[in-house]
Amino acid sequence: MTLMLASVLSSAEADTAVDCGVDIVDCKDARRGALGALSLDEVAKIVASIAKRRPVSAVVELPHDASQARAAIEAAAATGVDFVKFALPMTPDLHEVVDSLAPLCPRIRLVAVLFADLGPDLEALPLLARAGFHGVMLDTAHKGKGRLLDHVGVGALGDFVSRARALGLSSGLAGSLEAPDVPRLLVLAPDVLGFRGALCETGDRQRALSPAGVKLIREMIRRPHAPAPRYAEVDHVFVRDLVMPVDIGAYGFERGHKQRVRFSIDAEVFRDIGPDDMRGVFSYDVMTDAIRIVLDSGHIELVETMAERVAESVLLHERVRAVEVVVEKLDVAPPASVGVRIRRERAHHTSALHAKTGA
Ligand SMILES: O=C[C@H](O)COP(=O)(O)O
Repeated sequence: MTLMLASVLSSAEADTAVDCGVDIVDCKDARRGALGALSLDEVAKIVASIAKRRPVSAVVELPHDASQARAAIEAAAATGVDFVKFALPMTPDLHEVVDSLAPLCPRIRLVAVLFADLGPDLEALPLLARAGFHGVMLDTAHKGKGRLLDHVGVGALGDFVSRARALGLSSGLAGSLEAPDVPRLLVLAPDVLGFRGALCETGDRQRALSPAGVKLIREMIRRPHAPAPRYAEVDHVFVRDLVMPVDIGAYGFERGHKQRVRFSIDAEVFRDIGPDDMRGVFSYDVMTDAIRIVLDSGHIELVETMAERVAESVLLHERVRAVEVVVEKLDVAPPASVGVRIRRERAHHTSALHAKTGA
């Protein structure tokens, strides 16, 4: 299950976040950049006002000196927060920095933040795991210069999440995320999705938290106890004629180079008739992501395998009741295209999902 983290800068905002159902309250001064720390007094006030209703994290601006860094983390933890987050300095002495923080790990849950727009080095993950860190989060340093997905492709984000999971680290994704990013990232099953800008008035992370913005994102990351949505209409959402260079083929001559493959996907999806926003629809980005994720997984021999994997990935979304996938090779028998068309349906689609059927 993916949890929703909201960055707040006061106890009033923290209360709004909790009232709107946020899972983790993150104390951060968004006016001071990507990872600006609030004063310890302010953090303590937030901890008191949340009063254990939700886990709370606090950002620390890590001094480079090892003993000062440990002292800053200890001071933040003493406010009563559940997690302490800080940017991991990607300096040549990264090993030493991580090792010097290891003694804190049995007592304090540390979360290291890597910046997607500053060339994050995923080789840091095993170091963090070995030192006993609780988690690792990928965020962006330069707000206003692109969303997380502008800097790292969906396949690489999936790799980040799986590597963290394999190492026993909790994984988080953030970075000017907007509502349409949510279904695309939920497929990757990170432990946490973090937000500030999307929750604020006019999408400006320096302005006040907007309850409507928080609720929109909250409803897109549904909680397990949230009532099942009652879908009202079936639409076709499609991607047509997307041509990509692909590492595919069963013959020897098809290995070691890419050939052009054309993809078309048509998904039958349930749509809510309700608010005119991303809550009620299925995004075509999810389908182009499904193709990219499959392509990133390496050489595939058969168009059938490729089509199956794309269909499986699209059907992960509960709004999709059936999907047709066409995969055509363009270079093996020109001018003809050759390939496969498959249609797959959701195995168990409960009738509770169909408002129209009255079930
Ligand atoms: O930890 C999460 C961040 O505060 C995300 O902020 P942002 O959505 O404005 O990039």
